[in-house]
Amino acid sequence: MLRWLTAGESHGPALTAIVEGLPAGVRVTSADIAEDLRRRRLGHGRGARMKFEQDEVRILGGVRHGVTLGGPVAIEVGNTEWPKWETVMSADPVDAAVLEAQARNAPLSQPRPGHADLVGMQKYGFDDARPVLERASARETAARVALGTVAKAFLKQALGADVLSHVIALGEVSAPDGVLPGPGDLAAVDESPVRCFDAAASAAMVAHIDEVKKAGDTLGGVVEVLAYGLPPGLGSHVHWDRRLDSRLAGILMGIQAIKGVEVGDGFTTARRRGSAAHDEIEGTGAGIRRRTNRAGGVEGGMTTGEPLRVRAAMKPISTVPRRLDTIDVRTGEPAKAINQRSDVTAVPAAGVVAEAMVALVLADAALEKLGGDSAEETARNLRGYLSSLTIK
Ligand SMILES: Cc1cc2nc3c(=O)[nH]c(=O)nc-3n(C[C@H](O)[C@H](O)[C@H](O)COP(=O)(O)O)c2cc1C
Ligand SMILES: C=C(O[C@@H]1CC(C(=O)O)=C[C@@H](OP(=O)(O)O)[C@H]1O)C(=O)O
Repeated sequence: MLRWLTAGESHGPALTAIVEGLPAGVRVTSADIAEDLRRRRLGHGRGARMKFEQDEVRILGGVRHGVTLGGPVAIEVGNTEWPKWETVMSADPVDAAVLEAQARNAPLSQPRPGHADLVGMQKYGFDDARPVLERASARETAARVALGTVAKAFLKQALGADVLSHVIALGEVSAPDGVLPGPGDLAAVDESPVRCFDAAASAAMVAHIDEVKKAGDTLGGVVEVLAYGLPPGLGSHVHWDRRLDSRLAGILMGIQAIKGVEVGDGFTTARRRGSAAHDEIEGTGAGIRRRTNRAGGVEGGMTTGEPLRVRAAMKPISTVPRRLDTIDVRTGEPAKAINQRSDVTAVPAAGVVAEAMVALVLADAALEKLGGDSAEETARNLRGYLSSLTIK
């Protein structure tokens, strides 16, 4: 079983991530992690912070000379902005007068609509949103992407599987359906300023972001994660919490601002007739195959061996520059939500995060099916499983 955790606040000294349960022998370096973190920072429409905040990666355990040891892998992602936040975010007590002066300058008693602020203050008993927003912030996704790099390395090495993502809708602009990037197209996707594989849609998305930014507004969109090279039979039909689709939906909904998940054609399938909704099976010289992949590579909660295809819908960024109405919880008076700096959209980044989350679920499901204390043992077990399949 794979377990993973993250810790750390948006403006704290660092984020920490741990994954436990990965086999030994997975080749991964801090440069690999830094590259995925770089991909997560990019995207037209990202705000000021992404221009100056650097992600300082340090592997703190579980890897030696670029190879996992089989123990927990611990990764630190340092916030380079920390010196500016040392007082506000100090773990140890600081002078109350200093804090009061800071609170007068930047009151956070006005919860921002669309954020965790208001309900977090109610639930945890704060009259200030700082203790809530620091952990609710999607800065935390940097830690998850770092873990995803390790999971992707394992999937590639042990299964020969590739996980990638692309943006299929940004606000009102959608990419044409059905043109999917393949395993070799990730660099081409990353070259688009919005991580959209279709050049015309990419250009239209950039223009849309610029126009909405001028109007003081924000955008959401839809990302799709694809996984190629998975064997049939990851996940299981036997119990709801072992179904791969259930696990994928849960992990994707766990990303900040994700409000919907589709597996395969998802909501479109619901509007089709059965005769046009399923994937008919045929025998070919090369073995059994499905004529279509409307199911997105999952049937009965298990991978079918077809490419996996899952989508996640992200709501528009909550901090809207044309400030939304709120109240000041200390006075009860109406107020306008603060907007110091923010992303106009972070859909391209959310794709990189979704890719990491899917990779962790797939690595977990692969280890459940195949086991292995080393990546080589997992690969060997996969070869044994595939060669023993009587229905091929
Ligand atoms: C990669 C990424 C970057 C984000 N950047 C911002 C941002 O700059 N400003 C903002 O208001 N929300 C941002 N968000 C979204 C908020 O974190 C999110 O709306 C908030 O947590 C509330 O959403 P929830 O109700 O789904 O938790 C971002 C989300 C992601 C995934
Ligand atoms: C720092 C990151 O994203 C942040 C996520 C975020 C939010 O409210 O979720 C708000 C912004 O931070 P700040 O409030 O400090 O300007 C984003 O920059 C990151 O993705 O690394």
